[in-house]
Amino acid sequence: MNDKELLKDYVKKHWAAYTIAVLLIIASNIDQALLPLLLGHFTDRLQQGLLTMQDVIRYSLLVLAVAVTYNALFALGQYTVMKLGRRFEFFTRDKLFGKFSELGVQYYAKQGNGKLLSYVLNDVTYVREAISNGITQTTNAVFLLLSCIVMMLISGIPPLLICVSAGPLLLIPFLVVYFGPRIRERSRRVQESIAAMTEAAEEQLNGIRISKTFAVEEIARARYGATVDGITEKQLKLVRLSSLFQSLLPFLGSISLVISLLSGGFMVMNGSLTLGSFVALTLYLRIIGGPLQQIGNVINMMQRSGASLERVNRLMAEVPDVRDSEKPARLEAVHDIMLSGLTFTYPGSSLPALKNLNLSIREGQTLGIVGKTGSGKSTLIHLLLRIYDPPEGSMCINGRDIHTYSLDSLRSTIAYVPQDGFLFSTTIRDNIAFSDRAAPMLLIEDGARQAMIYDNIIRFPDRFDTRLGERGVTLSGGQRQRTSLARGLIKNSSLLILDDSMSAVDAVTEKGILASLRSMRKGKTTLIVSHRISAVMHADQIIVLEEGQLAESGTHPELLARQGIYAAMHKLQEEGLQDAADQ
Ligand SMILES: Nc1ncnc2c1ncn2[C@@H]1O[C@H](COP(=O)(O)OP(=O)(O)OP(=O)(O)O)[C@@H](O)[C@H]1O
Repeated sequence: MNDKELLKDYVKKHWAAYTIAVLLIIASNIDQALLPLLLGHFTDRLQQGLLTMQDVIRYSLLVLAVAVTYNALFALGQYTVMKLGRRFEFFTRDKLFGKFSELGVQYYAKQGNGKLLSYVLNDVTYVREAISNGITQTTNAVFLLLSCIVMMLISGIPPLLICVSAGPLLLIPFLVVYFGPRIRERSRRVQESIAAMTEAAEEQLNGIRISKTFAVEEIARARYGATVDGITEKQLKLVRLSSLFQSLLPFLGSISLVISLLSGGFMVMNGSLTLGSFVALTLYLRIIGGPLQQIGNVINMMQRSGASLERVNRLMAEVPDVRDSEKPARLEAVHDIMLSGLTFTYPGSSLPALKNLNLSIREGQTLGIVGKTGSGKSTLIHLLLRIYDPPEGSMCINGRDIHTYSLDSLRSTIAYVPQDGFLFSTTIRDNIAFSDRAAPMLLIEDGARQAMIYDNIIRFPDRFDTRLGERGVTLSGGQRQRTSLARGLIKNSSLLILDDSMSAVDAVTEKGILASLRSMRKGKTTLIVSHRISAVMHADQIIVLEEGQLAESGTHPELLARQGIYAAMHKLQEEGLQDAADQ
């Protein structure tokens, strides 16, 4: 998508409504420009002593009618444009949110949440303002100016007098060329510092517990304060420049009024201009002051929204790192998984996280994956979910390259329970039924029982309808993990992946969960990543990763007999348990 396409698409789709709105505003401008003409006529007839009482009433009613129609037409035009603007805002935010879900983790790692939020909040608002107020004010300004010039000519004001009076207006384009890019640059800096502040605020709020426990609130406050100071300074710079620019425009209007007074007044005195035409001229020049001011506003607005539109369009044009192939197949169930010479290096990293991994996982098997921290366990899982893309041909599901399946079907078929399963600020029920909001209550309760969180939940006052998060209850680390585990279990998927998902659960509860997993997962494939031998010892096959390589594989007894890394890990953990029991 190239620059400005987002807006172009929208305007193209709603061109009829926009045309009607612009026509309404043009009609209101022509209507408004009739006022000085009427008053000019009135003055001339008054001066000539031709006015009767009835004429005065007729003129008053005419002025009233012009004012009422002007207001009605303008209000209708403005309402239509504003409504379209609000719809644009909704449409764009919706598109942006769609884009956010499409983009990969790599993009988020680079961008930061504050920046992305500022796209949705500030940038979209600036563009909306430009297309709503921009269209109303530009149409208003241009057509009011044109109508006034035409009416001035109709009123019998000599063209030379109009040219002389309107002369100072010719300076406007020069002012715009000078101020425009400068305002745009300063506005960009303000936008960037607002994004930095949002990011800092978000980080401080997310890390508030840590700040408190380390008693470093002052440091946190100072760090946030520094980002706010930056904004004020940059905003003031922007305000100074745009105020100077906006004040110069009406100043030029005033100069043109002075010129018209000098030359027009002289012409009335020597009889070459009627008093009515002179009155009309001064009134027209007063009216013109408004559109001039609007031109200033529109330019400022366009500068601001131009930068915003550029940013939004750039984001919309981002191509996700991981995406579907041309004609992706639907993955219905995972039968077997095959890794052949899988080597993977994270983008920007020099060392591979996985090296020449060969592995076959049969349907119904439980595979335990252990290894020291940083050995590549989570990387392997991320590749299976295509959070990062594995090299072509290195990873097959049901005999087909993983890239041939649609991302949606791959991720919805696999049940994945990460270590830090995020819980949303909604009810426990909605959190568990995350992948299927219509899941029956019995299934949700069953999942909670298997994850051994059921007893905790029913002790909450609203049981499964208890709200979590900011306005609800706070779960302990272990309760959070088990709720997230229940979310994975109710999918009853052909492939369940537990990525260190019981690390915060005590040993007794873990044992219970594993026992229920063994009975409910019969015939289905389960991958258990863990630091604890106790979590994988019953697996059909266990692999040990060491610096991204497959160091050992076998069953628990086989690996113990090998006296290798696994056996050493087992010994260490047994000793740890023994020490804990002795204390
Ligand atoms: N997004 C990333 N970008 C670059 N390198 C990464 C990224 N994620 C992980 N790594 C690196 O890849 C290697 C393997 O990491 P991985 O998270 O797979 O290890 P792990 O075995 O799951 O560790 P842990 O048990 O601590 O979760 C590590 O050296 C890590 O620093």
